[in-house]
Amino acid sequence: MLKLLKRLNKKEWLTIAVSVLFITAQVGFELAIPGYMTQITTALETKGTTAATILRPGAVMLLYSLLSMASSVIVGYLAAHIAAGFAARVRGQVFDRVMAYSTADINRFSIPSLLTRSTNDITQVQMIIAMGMQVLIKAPITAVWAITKIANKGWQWTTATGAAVVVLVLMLTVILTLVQPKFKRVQRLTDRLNLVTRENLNGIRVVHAFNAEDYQNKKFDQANQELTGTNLFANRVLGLMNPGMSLISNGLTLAVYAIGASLIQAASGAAKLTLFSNMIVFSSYALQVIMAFLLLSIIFVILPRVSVSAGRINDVLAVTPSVTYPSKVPAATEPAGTIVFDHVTFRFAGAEAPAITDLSFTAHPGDTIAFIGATGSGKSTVLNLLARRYDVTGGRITIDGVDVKDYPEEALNDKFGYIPQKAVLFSGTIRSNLDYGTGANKPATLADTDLRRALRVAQADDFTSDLDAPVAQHGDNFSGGQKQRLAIARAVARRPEILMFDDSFSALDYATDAKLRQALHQEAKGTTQVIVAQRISTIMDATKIVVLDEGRVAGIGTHADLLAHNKVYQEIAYSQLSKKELA
Ligand SMILES: Nc1ncnc2c1ncn2[C@@H]1O[C@H](COP(=O)(O)OP(=O)(O)OP(=O)(O)O)[C@@H](O)[C@H]1O
Repeated sequence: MLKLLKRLNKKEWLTIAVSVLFITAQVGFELAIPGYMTQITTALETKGTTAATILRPGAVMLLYSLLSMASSVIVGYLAAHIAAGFAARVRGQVFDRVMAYSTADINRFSIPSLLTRSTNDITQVQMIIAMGMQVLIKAPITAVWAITKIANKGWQWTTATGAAVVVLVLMLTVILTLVQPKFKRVQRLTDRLNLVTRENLNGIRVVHAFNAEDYQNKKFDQANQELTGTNLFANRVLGLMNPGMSLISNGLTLAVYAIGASLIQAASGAAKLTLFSNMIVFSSYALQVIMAFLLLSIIFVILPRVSVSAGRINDVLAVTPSVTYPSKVPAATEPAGTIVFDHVTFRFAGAEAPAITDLSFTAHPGDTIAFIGATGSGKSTVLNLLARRYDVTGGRITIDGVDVKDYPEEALNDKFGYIPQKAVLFSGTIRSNLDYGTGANKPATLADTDLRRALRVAQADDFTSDLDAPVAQHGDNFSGGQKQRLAIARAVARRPEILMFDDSFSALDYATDAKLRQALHQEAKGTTQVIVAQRISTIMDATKIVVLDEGRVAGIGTHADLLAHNKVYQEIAYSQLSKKELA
């Protein structure tokens, strides 16, 4: 928690200092009130007292109450201001840091956990700052101040108050010991509930199609029940706190009056009156002490939970992205669009075997280099390595003669037009989806003619007559093939050096697939194309085909070479097309 609070800026520390002044004033006003109560009680017991005598201390009491209330309102306002501002800033920092994460860093936390951390966890911290400022500072000031006020009013009463505090501390210790470990679990279970809910909503169509509602409900129920059970336990135990506190404070009041009664009985004359007013004052201050401990205890109940949250936020902020980028744009030493994989090996963190082993190939500008192989053979991984979503564990990848590790992030991404396996569209319009982001060869705003050209190449012009037609979230108002063609158009519109197709043609019918490749061949002549595909027909015309088998190269060559000499390629080819079609 303290580590996170180091992120408070100077202005916020200054505001906290001002709040401490107001809190001290508030406590001072509150603690001055019982003194005037003594004056009133003494006056009431004194013969000849008029209403005017009582009115003055009464008016001061009222004024102090109002001043105390005003201080409290000001502190509340300042606390809310700091808490909300700080939370917004930390949320921004978490967002920025996560944006800088590599894919491997994101996998370390999981997306649902990152979501909980940047929402729920930050809200917890915000709450404790808002409350803590009012309580954590106020309670010790009140307790110490009130104790000094009652210290010399009678040892019997002081002993009773001390005993009440001991009982209170014991009660709080037991409660906190029981509750603390549960709070850690609550955060983990909230992550889990998030994960199950997200998975369920993302796959809702499959859930319905397979009549799997009961199965999903059970999964959700289990996560929900676990969270509810843990929360219930913690809150039931916490529920003991209020009655416990009432018992202690009422018991103390009773003890103060009982002790007072016996002392007054034993005293004589004017001493009776002094004892009586001391008793009234003492019971007010003693209650203030108990209340201060109560307020502190509330913070101590919340603190463990919030420190878990603060730890989780710190974990996100502490990660140095595993892929870091230099800031200087290097000079190319080869023509734009040249790709070299030089004995590249890559192993996922924690994986037993490498996903890619000793892969070497060269692609020249305008080449089409294709990857084919069984599922899981490492085709998508090659694209991820090229785009530096992961760093190679052996060998080197260069683009235009420069190691991918030597490019600044934007400069590297500007080289690519990437079409993922599953098309990703954003809510907006066709135009906003095509004219997306920046690119080395992309103007800030694409003209309609550029957009139309990209749509024509991507064979998407038949369903996009209106460039400002809406696109729903995830592009859900388009078919799978239409979405894929829009994603291709978006990449083409950037006029990149390198186009990367990650199995992007599989959602298209054979005829559209062929027309699209033909259009690409004509319109993107100088562009290097890297294609991952399942269908032989998609890659037959490639300059070079790399056949992958469990991450290793099983063959490299043209379609004709591989068909003549490569067993793995032959197997794939003959399983898809006839000898006549393949010729
Ligand atoms: N994030 C990851 N963590 C660990 N292993 C992974 C991860 N992603 C992929 N792998 C493993 O790496 C290997 C290669 O995966 P990759 O996605 O590159 O295969 P692919 O050839 O593109 O498969 P497909 O044709 O099914 O898309 C697989 O064995 C897969 O299990």
